[in-house]
Amino acid sequence: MYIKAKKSLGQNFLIDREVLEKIVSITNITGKEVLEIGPGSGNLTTYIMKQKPSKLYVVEKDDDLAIVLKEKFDNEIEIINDDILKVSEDKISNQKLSVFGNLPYNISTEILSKWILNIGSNFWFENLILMFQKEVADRIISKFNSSKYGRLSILSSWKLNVEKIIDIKPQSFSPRPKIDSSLLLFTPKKKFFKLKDPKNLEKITRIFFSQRRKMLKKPFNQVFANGRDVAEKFGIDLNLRPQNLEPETYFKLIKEYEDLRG
Ligand SMILES: C[S@@+](CC[C@H](N)C(=O)[O-])C[C@H]1O[C@@H](n2cnc3c(N)ncnc32)[C@H](O)[C@@H]1O
Repeated sequence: MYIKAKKSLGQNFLIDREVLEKIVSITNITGKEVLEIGPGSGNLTTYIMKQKPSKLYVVEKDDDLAIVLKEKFDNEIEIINDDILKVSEDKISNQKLSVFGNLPYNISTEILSKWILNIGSNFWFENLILMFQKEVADRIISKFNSSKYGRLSILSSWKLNVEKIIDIKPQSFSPRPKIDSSLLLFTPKKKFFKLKDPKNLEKITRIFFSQRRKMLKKPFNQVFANGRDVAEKFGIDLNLRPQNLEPETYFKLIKEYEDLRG
């Protein structure tokens, strides 16, 4: 069946066999429950099935592709024809899932942020293998003191270990996207900083990084009534810039913000 890719849904289908094989060999999924997001016409789905997972759930928003998948895989997989942003990820299964996602670039960071902010102390997944625009992946994995370091790196490193697996060229897809992609592997951290409300992490990092070239003095005074005292307590030089503080320091500052607000 001929499938016309819909630009609005970011449909670039992976056609590179080597890359498809690589993706399913990153973790052992044999006998495990797997979730694939944005399966499209089922290219990666076929490779996942070859590994014999105990169950495969797929979430595909496109009604036409959901029909294609039903014809191709019938009852071998469970098709959830919905928008992943509307699905309660932790209700899909009561087992921990291995997740694969090759989502449109414009929603991949939104979904990652949503998942991290929603995780309580119980992770609903064993690992996430997600594709991003290379430039976004580089921001996620960047370390402090680098120009790419920012909110996404801090948020991801709060609860997850992140590792780049491969960069993928446009010619591995059909139709070809204009940009390079990267595949990242995320695994849950056993220990992470406890915060009262994850929204404060979003709020504080937004304040700091919306003025990333400014010295820390400015955001400190915006966040704290006594910015200078807080900086002194944590031994922070207010002449530094937001990119010079490591994630752990941000978590401590957010906790201080929460404690001061009671
Ligand atoms: C980049 S394509 C990847 C397709 C397939 N995984 C492959 O590699 O050949 C993105 C897929 O995500 C689907 N999609 C787009 N937005 C979605 C959403 N909000 N929820 C679920 N699926 C979505 C698209 O219809 C498309 O099938």
